[in-house]
Amino acid sequence: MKIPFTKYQGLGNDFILIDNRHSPEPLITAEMAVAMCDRHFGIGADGVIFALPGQAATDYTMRIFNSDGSEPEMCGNGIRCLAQFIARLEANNTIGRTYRIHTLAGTIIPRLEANEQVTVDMGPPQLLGSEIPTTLVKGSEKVLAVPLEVEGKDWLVTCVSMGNPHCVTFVDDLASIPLETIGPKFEHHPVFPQRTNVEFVEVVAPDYMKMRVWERGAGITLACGTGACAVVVAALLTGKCDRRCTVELPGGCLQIHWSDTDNRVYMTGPAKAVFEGIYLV
Ligand SMILES: N[C@@H](CCC[C@H](N)C(=O)O)C(=O)O
Repeated sequence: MKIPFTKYQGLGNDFILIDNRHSPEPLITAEMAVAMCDRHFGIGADGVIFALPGQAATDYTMRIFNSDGSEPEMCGNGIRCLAQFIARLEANNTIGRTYRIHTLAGTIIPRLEANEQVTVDMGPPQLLGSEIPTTLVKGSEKVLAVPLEVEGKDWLVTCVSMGNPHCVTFVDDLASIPLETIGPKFEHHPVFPQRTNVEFVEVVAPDYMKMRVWERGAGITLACGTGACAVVVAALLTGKCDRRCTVELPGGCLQIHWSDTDNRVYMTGPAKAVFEGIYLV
């Protein structure tokens, strides 16, 4: 079996994009996605993304497998890559073009900008315990600076769902966080029944934050778009930042705006094709 693909990256969060427009089912299984994502024995990526036919009055459907084979609801950097991929497949990259994309987190709308930038209407954040989901608080309560014990220490966490779960912790010294060891402890903590993405954040100024991320199903990555959105929501809710904020990740910066007029979060950042190839199964 030969599988044509295009490799994309958004701030170093990298994905294998597959043209799946002919079928509503992904061309490959979760197990094959794990093999393709392997950085030594495969193509190497943080996930595999499929451009499927639209449903429920959308133009396309996005599905994604993390590098461990699990299927998340949404991916912020990935949907910017998908928008560029669709523009390439349709041979139409008109600036200002929007696509309605069906995802497991609802309809998400990316818009092509100049210079390989994409702005995405990421929808409203979800804040209740039952929506994250987490058992840290009652289902009808928000999780704002709630203590969570990990490795013998109480961390004050704020949880936000951008369709997928995020657990955000503000720290004084980002560089000192042992992400590799504590990231998985947060991800698999029993209070998160569907596991969680984990963000550590240092507030530099009300309009500038630095973050590092441990992703559910992928581990340490260079960037996480849904994570950057969740961080701005968490920071605003706890009085730490403005509605418009630059979020600096190891792979570069995202511009995030949580609008007070429509309660939706808007994310702008780059997405770039890197190479094309054929994967041999
Ligand atoms: N890197 C992504 C998020 C991908 C999904 C995540 N690992 C999960 O399981 O929720 C992003 O840019 O948002």
